[in-house]
Amino acid sequence: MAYRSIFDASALRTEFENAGINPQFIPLIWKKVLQNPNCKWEEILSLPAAAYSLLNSKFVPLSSTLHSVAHSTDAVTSKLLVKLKSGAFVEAVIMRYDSRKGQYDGKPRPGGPRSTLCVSSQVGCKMGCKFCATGSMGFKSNLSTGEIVEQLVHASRISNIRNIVFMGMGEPLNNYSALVEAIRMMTTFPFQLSPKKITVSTVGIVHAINKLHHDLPNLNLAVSLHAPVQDIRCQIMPAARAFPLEKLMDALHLYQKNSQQKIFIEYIMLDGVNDDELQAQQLGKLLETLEVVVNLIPFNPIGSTSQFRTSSEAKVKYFQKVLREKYNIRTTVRKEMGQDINGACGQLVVSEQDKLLATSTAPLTDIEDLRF
Ligand SMILES: C[S@@+](CC[C@H](N)C(=O)[O-])C[C@H]1O[C@@H](n2cnc3c(N)ncnc32)[C@H](O)[C@@H]1O
Ligand code: SF4
Repeated sequence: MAYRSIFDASALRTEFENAGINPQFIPLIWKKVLQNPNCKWEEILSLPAAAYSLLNSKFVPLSSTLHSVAHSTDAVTSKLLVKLKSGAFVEAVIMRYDSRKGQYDGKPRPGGPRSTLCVSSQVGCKMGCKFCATGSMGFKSNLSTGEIVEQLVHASRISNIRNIVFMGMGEPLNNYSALVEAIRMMTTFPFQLSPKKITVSTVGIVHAINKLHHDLPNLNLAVSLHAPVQDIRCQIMPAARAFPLEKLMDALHLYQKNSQQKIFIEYIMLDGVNDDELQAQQLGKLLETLEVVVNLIPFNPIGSTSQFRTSSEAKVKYFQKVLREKYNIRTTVRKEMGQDINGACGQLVVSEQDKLLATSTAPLTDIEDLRF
């Protein structure tokens, strides 16, 4: 029989209830696994006897393994290659910051620098955005709740994770129930991350945005808008046909009315596609009545054959100036990290070559060597 991850919370809870075991023991088990993912169930003292036989017959501490880790040359970014029990691989990326200095400078700090973990929600993605490496893989499968949470467990052994962004492989709102359950776990014992430190990024799945605030209050919502008008959006993001801009904007207004939270707007700057003054003006008008922070993202190349190039620095600056000065919209320009290990936004794709390189160059033997 297939063993399940201990972090597949609802399966575990149901099994406990069916066996008449008090579910209050569950967080204790998670805590132990977080401390030692290789633990034997018998090492967790004071569980009822029935719990040990249930755990031994149906659950494993972790269903995935940390296959390899690649570090950027500046030690700021690490890319984790995680092998799922199906044999498929996903990637997660750690980005280190130091709150006193902004970006991490690579020097050791007591307690380690605060880190953000970029997690994957699917193997591949069916939305097919033309600028995204994951989109080029097509959809392979959804991650389970346990497989999402386990990325945090693996990363926590390497770094002090304080923030989570769902900006890895996949469209999180296309895997809604696993996403909701995973975030609920991440925000309770033993992880206890603040929901305000968790950001879900979506291409704009309207029906899911409409229920998100109800299911996960206080979360940060980031929307990959990338164009201020429907026809450009459709050209670069096929999903825009199913979720038209007008309906998306209605959903964002409703979300903001209910949540009273600002929304993060992601906008990749693509040379000659969406980066002219006209589009800056259109974007300013579109967002004028929402409270947003716009994040202009330099396009990360996804191979030599890409049809896109990133906008010039001058164009990005001018775009930012229009949004700031004419429309009074807070606008930042993202500093990309981890490009030398293909760990930047939109660059995650697991190829056969990645798997081979990972096995031959960086086998994971001693986790302590990796801790920052
Ligand atoms: C990979 S997606 C995952 C989350 C979700 N599916 C989404 O589209 O928002 C995370 C972010 O990366 C951006 N992205 C994708 N490909 C990119 C690229 N080549 N360069 C820069 N950003 C990219 C996406 O548009 C999105 O804002
Ligand atoms: S940008 Fe997001 S939605 Fe689009 S293909 Fe990539 S992962 Fe999927």
